[in-house]
Amino acid sequence: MTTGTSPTSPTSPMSPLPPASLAELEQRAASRRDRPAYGHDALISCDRLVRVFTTDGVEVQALQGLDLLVEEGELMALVGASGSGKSTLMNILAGLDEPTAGAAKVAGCDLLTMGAKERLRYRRDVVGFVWQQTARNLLPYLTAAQNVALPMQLRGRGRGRTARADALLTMLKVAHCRDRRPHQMSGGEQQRVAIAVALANSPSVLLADEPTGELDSSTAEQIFEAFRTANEELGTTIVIVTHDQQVAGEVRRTVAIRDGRTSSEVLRRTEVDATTGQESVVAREYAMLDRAGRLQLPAEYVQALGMEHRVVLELEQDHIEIRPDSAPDSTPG
Ligand SMILES: Nc1ncnc2c1ncn2[C@@H]1O[C@H](COP(=O)(O)OP(=O)(O)OP(=O)(O)O)[C@@H](O)[C@H]1O
Repeated sequence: MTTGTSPTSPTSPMSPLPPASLAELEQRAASRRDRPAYGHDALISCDRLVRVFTTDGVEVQALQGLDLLVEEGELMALVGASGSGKSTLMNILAGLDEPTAGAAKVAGCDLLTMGAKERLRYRRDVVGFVWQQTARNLLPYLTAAQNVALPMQLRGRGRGRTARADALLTMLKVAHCRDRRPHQMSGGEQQRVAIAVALANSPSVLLADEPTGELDSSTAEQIFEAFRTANEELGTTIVIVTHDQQVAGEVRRTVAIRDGRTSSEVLRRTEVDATTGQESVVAREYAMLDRAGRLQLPAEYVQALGMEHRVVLELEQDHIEIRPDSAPDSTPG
């Protein structure tokens, strides 16, 4: 990258800094030490997460230094093109896969250093999971109530299992399916029962990978409603991977993943018109600036201006300008 301002300009990011005194350096180091760690107050924190798969000697970098923070109590969506790394991230957060490098913590559990025993406890108590394939979420020979009671049984919970299973099925509006086996329920009912199963042991986080992928849009709406109920009534933090624009449009925060990194984020806020008092939801898209200062420009912006290889950056009073490099020798090599 080049900067458009002169190297000696005081506003240039490339300008040489005056040498710091030893006292200044010590002070800077001390203030860095005292600063809270990245994501210290987040429930989920992924810090420069890397996952490399090697198949037949060929390396695929599914996650390439992904940063993500999710606060306790959030209901958020993850979107991205096929192959962008969403499922890889979800599998790591679910404790089913291990990252190659970086750091990932969920509810205080370090996903890189967990031993086999801790991992088992993590999967049973800390996270709940809902898969896309309705058949993968439930045991076919158990009724809905038995499916929901099973995780509690495996955890050793004695009394109160049936009452909790009934309460969850009622909350998610599938109490009528209590004594039915999965093949006696619709796809939407199966997914709502699957959410009850995932919530059985009161997990801190509920992860769902394309939970509405096999359903029509009105059924998908009911499933989303069930997630919202779980989030509002139980306070469970929920992360949903989805292709469904309808689902993505209903959460406060949608994070997009591109090429194994978080690239942009849409935040929706309710705003009240000062004159009419009318409420409306305003959505705004932000690009993500990672901890190393890297920014992914939207592909359509880059293509529209024919940007390639390098761009000109200029630091202005309150913004940074990015322009195509128009110098004649701009193409390397
Ligand atoms: N077990 C694996 N072995 C080798 N490569 C893998 C493996 N799992 C994922 N990948 C590769 O990692 C990249 C990210 O895959 P991932 O499944 O995470 O993407 P995704 O965003 O979930 O895609 P989709 O929406 O199609 O499910 C892809 O290039 C994929 O081929």
